Formats: sequence, structure tokens, C-alpha cells
Amino acid sequence: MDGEAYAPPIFLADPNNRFQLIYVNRACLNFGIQIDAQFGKTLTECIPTITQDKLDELWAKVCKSGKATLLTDFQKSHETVLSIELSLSQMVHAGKNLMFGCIRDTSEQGAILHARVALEDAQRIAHIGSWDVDILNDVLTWSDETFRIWEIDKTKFEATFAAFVETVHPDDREKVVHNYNQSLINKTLYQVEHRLLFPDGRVKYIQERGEPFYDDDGRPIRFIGTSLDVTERKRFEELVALQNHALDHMGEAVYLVDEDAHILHVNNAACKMLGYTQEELLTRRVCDLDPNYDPATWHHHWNDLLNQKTITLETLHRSKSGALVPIEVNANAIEYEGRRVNFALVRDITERKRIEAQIQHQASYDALTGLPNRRLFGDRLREKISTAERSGSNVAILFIDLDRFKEVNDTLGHHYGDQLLIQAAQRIQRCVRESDTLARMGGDEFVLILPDVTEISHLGRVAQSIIDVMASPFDVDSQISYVSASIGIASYPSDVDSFEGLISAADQAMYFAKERGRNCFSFFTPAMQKQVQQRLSLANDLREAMSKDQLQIHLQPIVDIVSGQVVKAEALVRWKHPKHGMVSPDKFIPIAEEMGLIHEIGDWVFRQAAEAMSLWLAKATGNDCCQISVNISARQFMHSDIGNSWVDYLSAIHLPPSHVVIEITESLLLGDEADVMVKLQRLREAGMQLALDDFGTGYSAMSYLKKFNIDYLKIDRSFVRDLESDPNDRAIAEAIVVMAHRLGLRTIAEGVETEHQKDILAQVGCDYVQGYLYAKPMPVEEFFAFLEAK
Ligand SMILES: Nc1nc2c(ncn2[C@@H]2O[C@@H]3COP(=O)(O)O[C@H]4[C@@H](O)[C@H](n5cnc6c(=O)[nH]c(N)nc65)O[C@@H]4COP(=O)(O)O[C@H]3[C@H]2O)c(=O)[nH]1
Repeated sequence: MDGEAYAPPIFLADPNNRFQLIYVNRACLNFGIQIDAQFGKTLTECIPTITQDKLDELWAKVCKSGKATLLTDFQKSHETVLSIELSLSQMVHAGKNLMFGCIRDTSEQGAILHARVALEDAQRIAHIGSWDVDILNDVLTWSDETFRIWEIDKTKFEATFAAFVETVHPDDREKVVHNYNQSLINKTLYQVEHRLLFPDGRVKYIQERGEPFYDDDGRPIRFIGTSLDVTERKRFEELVALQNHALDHMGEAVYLVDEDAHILHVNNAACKMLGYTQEELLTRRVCDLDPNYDPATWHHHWNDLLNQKTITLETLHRSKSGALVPIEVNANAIEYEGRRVNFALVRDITERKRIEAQIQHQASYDALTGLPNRRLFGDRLREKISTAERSGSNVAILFIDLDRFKEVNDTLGHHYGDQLLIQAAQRIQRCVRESDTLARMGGDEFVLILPDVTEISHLGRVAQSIIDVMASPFDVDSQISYVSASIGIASYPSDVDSFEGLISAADQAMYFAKERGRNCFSFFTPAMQKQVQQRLSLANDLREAMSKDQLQIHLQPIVDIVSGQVVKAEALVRWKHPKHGMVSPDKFIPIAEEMGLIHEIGDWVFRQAAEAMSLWLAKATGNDCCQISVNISARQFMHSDIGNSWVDYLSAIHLPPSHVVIEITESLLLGDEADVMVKLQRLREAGMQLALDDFGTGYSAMSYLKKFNIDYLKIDRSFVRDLESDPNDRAIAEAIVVMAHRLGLRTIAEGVETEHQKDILAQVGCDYVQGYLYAKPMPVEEFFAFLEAK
């Protein structure tokens, strides 16, 4: 292509010949002015929009000021009309003054201008600048927007690549240059993200993209590209990253779930809770994790959520290992750009569930034995009763109370008692069927529910087997003890027709078994009801017995077996009940113990006995070694400060303590040795003596006798009773006496009713005798009369 192709269209016209065209160049041909065919035409014929007058006017202007311009339209072709600018001047050619004209297509320039303005606007709006590197000349051209993004004054910028690099954040320069060079070398797209650091400390994020151009020899000549200000996007991304970071560091799991239960997002806590990776969870639906949701129930749940906006529920999610994790879900329906999602906060409530279960267990089970407690027993019994009602069957309960447990507990300590209860529970459990319920009602009371009882004899067999398993000794920390069981049996509906009635009936039957001598069972009978009521009313009346002077002491003489002299007396309490007459201490002492009245009663008996002794001393002639003995129960001894108050009292009434004997039972010596020792020692140091009551019936551990400085052994009535007929009892009595004497103790035989018994006791060397043979216990006045009569 020659140079004219790029030259602007120019012409020469003769002003003196109606502006006839005398020259047009080839650019005019391209422009649409046909020179060959049209040569010799006037300018107005070629460009009809210019009139002759207008040309004259323009020529006059050229002649005057050297140049003139005209904007007009030009019908280039049938369809195209151009806006053209004619730049006119004069030129002398061949002695003629000619009009020289240059034509410029302003319509194209306008379009370019318009396009450039539009591009600038677009760049400004989009924050995209453009740049162009002329590599050969190291000239960098920036668009206006690039300058704006860079916040650089056009006029003050040295437009080179090096100058551009200088504008980049120092930490990012290396990366920018590296990427630029790599792109040039590899002929690849240039992409980089870098920062601009402004003098005031602000930072902008720029994303650059560019493309290198090469000449035919492969040399890079040009590099053009764009710069996008991504600061806002970056800040948003940072914010999103921060939010994700925060979500990932939340203790609670977060799920984002769509309408179809697809998991859209989960945080770290969710992954950790279920053992899945985030990718794994994002391929799952809630229905895949939650056994409580299938697509239908999920849909239902979704609708509820949309209605209520927020729902809190408990469910289970299966972890990767297959374990079910109990969770609490706080689901929130949220809408984002028309899309509804469930933003759920999910908490692992395994620990809470465990504690709840534990509390539930504690509320229903006895902590010591692990058996159902009174509450659960109640629920189960009600359940069995209603089943029995429907099926017409019988439900029985066995009320089991451990005999002498309180004594063991008081004397051997609570730890011992607890361990014994555990062992007892295990033993009873061995006697029952799977369908039976054994519960602990508290203390030493157990109850057994036996549903579907068809044969009453079965109940007896179960009760007996329980009694049998209790017979073997209990061994706790190598300390042996014996505890038996008393059992009461009642059935629904054959004995009673209510829940409460059944429990009370079995309880009454159990008391009856106790009264029958313990270690046995009793079936409920209506007569028991009456007895229990009596017992209850006794308990009520006992509270007032002291204040209403209904208690008395009776004295029973104790006789020296050799001299036949009354040398001692035992004080035995009596209750003269206004309605029931004399109530035996065997009946009311246990009630007093249960009610805590034993201390008051015991103190009162002691003082009465001490006063009686003082009187006896005052009346005695030459028998100043006489003594009075007072019973003290293990409970009374363990839970009171008897030593000091009694010693004080004796000194207040001027009675030498040597005239008092305290009768204790063997069980007392098995307890907290140190405490018992101290208390007993205090009594002995004060001068009182100690007698061990009911010897032979309990533990009969000889070692205690010496250790606790016992003075008298009282041979129990049960050995004395059959002395005449049972050679064993005689042997036992003799053994006790021999052993006691060896240890320096003296013996008192209780319950001596016949001369023959007395003779045998004398033969075996017993020291003292007490019993109906001499006298029954009698009021104090009678006792003195009895003494005088002798
Ligand atoms: N069959 C028969 N019985 C005889 C004979 N000689 C005496 N007895 C009875 O045997 C019991 C002897 O008292 P214990 O073994 O200490 O047994 C006493 C004692 O353990 C307790 N007790 C009585 N008074 C008190 C007291 O003030 N405090 C305490 N803690 N317990 C007492 O009540 C138990 C029963 O006392 P009691 O009914 O007075 O019964 C007395 C007495 O009346 C006899 O020859 N034949």
C-alpha cells in the first residue's frame, strides 16, 4: 500500500471557475469522491450540500484570514451520510490562486471520541483502568481511570514501566515484576494481585491482567492490560473470611441447610462433632445424618420452620464412626436474595444427656445398693397392680427388714453398715426372678414385688430363701457380724385392694414377724392391722408418758447365791398406760429408741434408780456394798453424753458411784472402740461398775470382756430356762462362769425360777442369781418392804 492510502483526502479547486476541482488525491477516492469519472466537476457538484454562495463566502474568508472551515454532510453512498469537516486554505499553483481543501470525516472521529468517552466512563464506573506499554520505547500509557485508581496526577507521572513498579506496595513489587517477566517469556497471560500503598497509609488492592504482543521476529513490542481496583471486593472477602474464621472457632456447630436438606455450609465444630471433613458433609443431606428425619419428615419440619422462623429441638446425628450424637438444634429460617435457608446452631448435648440420665437414675435408684428406690418402687408397683387388675392376677410384696441392723450400724459404724446393706441387697437379689422388682425403701428396709402370683406357697418359699441367705455371717473388712431378716408378706387384691393398703399390710406383717422373734416371715392377717394401730397409738402416747408421770421404775432383787442375801437390784422401767395398763419395756423401749425419746427416758430411769439406791443405803444396816443396776441401750449409749451428766448427778445426791452398775449389751462393744472405751472408762473412773447383759445370745466375743473392764457377766435367761433339762445349757452356763472367773469377772444368772436351777447354778459356781424364784420386779416401796420382810 502506498503512502496516499494513509493521507487525508485533499483537493484543489479553482475559485475563479465556480470552484471546479482541478486535483483530488486517491484518499478522496476512498472517501467516495470519484476522480476519474467526475474529474472537471465543481466542488458543489461533488458535495451538493455546499452551495455556490457558501463557497464564495468561505473563499472570501480564506482570502482574508488564510483559512476557513466548514462542517457539512456528505452522501458517501446510497446508505451512508457522513459528517465532514472541510479545512480550506489557498495555494498558488501555476500562477493561479487556488483553494486547497482537506476533508476530515468528523462522523468517524465523533464516534471514536464518543467511544473513548464511553470507555473512560466504563472504566471509571468499573474501577478498571487500562494501560499500554510500548516496550521498545519504554513508554507507558495509562487510561484516566488508571490514574484515578493510582491517585496520581497525569502530569507528574513519568510514564515508564519502572515508574509503575515504584508505585506498587514494596512487599508486592517482586511478585509483580516476576509475573510480568514470566508472561513476557512464556507468552502467557499476565495476572497478578498487588497492593498500592498510599502516603497516608491507605492500601488498595489491584488485580492486573495483561497480554504481551510480539513482532514477526518474536520480540516483545507491546504489553497491554487492565488494572482492576478490587479493594472493596477484597475487604468483603476478608470480612467473609473473618466470618468463616469466627464460625470455625465457635464452640457450637453451625449448619447451613437448604430446603431439600442439603448441607450448604458447616463450620469446624460441626466437622469435629461428627468426625467428617467439610467436603464430606457438603455432599450429605440432614436426612443422611439424622435417623429422625426422612425426606417427608424433613419437609414437614421445613414448613414448621418457615412458619415459626425459629425452632429449638433435640435430635440425634450419626457421626462418621456410626455413633449417635445427641444434639440440640436451634434452627433459624433466613432468607438471602430470595433463597430460604436454615441457619442452624447445633450443640452436642451428650454431657447434658448423661447428667440428665444420671439425675434420672439418682431419682429412681438407690445410690448405695443400685436398687430401685422408693419412688421407682411406687411406679413399678402401680404398674403391676394395674396389670393385675386387667389380667385378674395377684401381685404380692415382701417387706424385708434387717434385724439388729441398727445395732450393728450404731456400733460398727456407718461404713460397716453401708457395706452390710450392699451385701444384703446382693443376697436378696439372688433369691428373686427377673420379673420381680427388689427395691430399697431406705435404711435397712427392702421390698420385693412379685407379679403374677399363682400360688401362695411360692411366697413363703421366696421369703424363707431370703431368710436363709441372711443366715451366713456378713464379712466387712474381716469384721464378722450377723444380721437376720424379718419379712412381711401381703397380696393384692386378695389381702387388700389398694396400693397404699398393700404396702401398709406388708409392713404390718413384717412387724408381726419381728414380734414373733425376728428371723422369720409372716403373712398379713386382718388382726395385724389392729396391732399396728395399737403400736401407733402407743408411740403417740409415749410422748406424754413422762410429763404425765406414767413411767415408773421397778426393782428386781439380785441375790448372792452363797449367802442368800439381796445384795443388788436391777432397775426396770414400767409404763402405766391409762388405757392399756402396764406396758412391757420390750414393747415401748424400741419405740422410744425410734422416736429419740430413749435419752430422756434413760436419764429419768438412771436418776430414779440412783435415788432408790440412796434410800436403800439410808435404810441398809451393815449392807453398804449393795448395788443397783440400770439398763442402757446401745443407741442411748452411742448418741448421748451419759458419762458426765450421770456422774454429776450422783455427786449431787451424794451417792458413791460404786453403788451403781451399768448394764450394757454385747453389741455396744463391737462399735467404734475408741469412743465406747472413752465413755465406759469415764463411768468406771467415776467408780461405777459394768455388767454385760444377755451374755451368750449375741457375739460372745470373750476378748471384749477384759479389754473393756467389765465387772459382771449376766447369763441370759434362755440358758437358765432349760438348765434342768438340757445338759448343753448347763455346760454353757458352767463354761461362762469358769471363763468369767478366770478373767476376774463375777456372774449373775437371769430368770432363775426354780430351786433346782439355782442349785445347778450354785454347783457351777455362779455368783449371783435373779429371777421370779426370789421376786418379780416391783415398785421401789414394795422392794424396801420386801427387803425388810427378809
Ligand atoms: N420370764 C422371766 N422373766 C424374768 C425373770 N426375772 C426377770 N425377768 C425379766 O427379765 C427381764 C430382765 O431384763 P433385761 O434382760 O435387762 O431385759 C430388759 C431390758 O433389756 C429392757 N429394759 C427394761 N428397763 C429398761 C430401761 O430402763 N432401759 C433400757 N434401755 N432397757 C430397759 O427391757 C427388757 C425387758 O424388761 P422386763 O420386761 O422388765 O423384763 C425383765 C424382767 O422382768 C424370770 O424369772 N422369768
